[in-house]
Amino acid sequence: TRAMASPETIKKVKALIQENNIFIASKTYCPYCQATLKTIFEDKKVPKTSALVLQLNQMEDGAEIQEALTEITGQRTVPNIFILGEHIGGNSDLQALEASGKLDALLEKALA
Ligand SMILES: N[C@@H](CCC(=O)N[C@@H](CS)C(=O)NCC(=O)O)C(=O)O
Repeated sequence: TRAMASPETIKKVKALIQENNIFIASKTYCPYCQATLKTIFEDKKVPKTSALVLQLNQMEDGAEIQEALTEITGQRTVPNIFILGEHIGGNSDLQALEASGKLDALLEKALA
């Protein structure tokens, strides 16, 4: 069973989302995460320094951060993506944004 995230962790995660125009919670072995990171950093050429990527499976408090993200967004899976503090969703949501032609403008705004 998963423990609830502590109020401190929820506060910390919300701050990270607000402080980073692009925030991605990821796991190194997750193919959907790899697709998202390829889109953002290779296809869209977002500078690595312009985004915060948390590899939850390599962090001591990764499971608790994932639980906090679930409580904040209702989404349990990774990648869990935010742009300009707005919850985008997972990789399929990111790719849908790209397919609809709306991702470029959003990223431009996030990098401005
Ligand atoms: N439709 C989702 C699929 C994401 C997904 O299934 N991620 C898996 C890892 S590859 C996951 O988060 N599983 C639960 C977990 O790792 O806790 C997306 O496009 O992002």
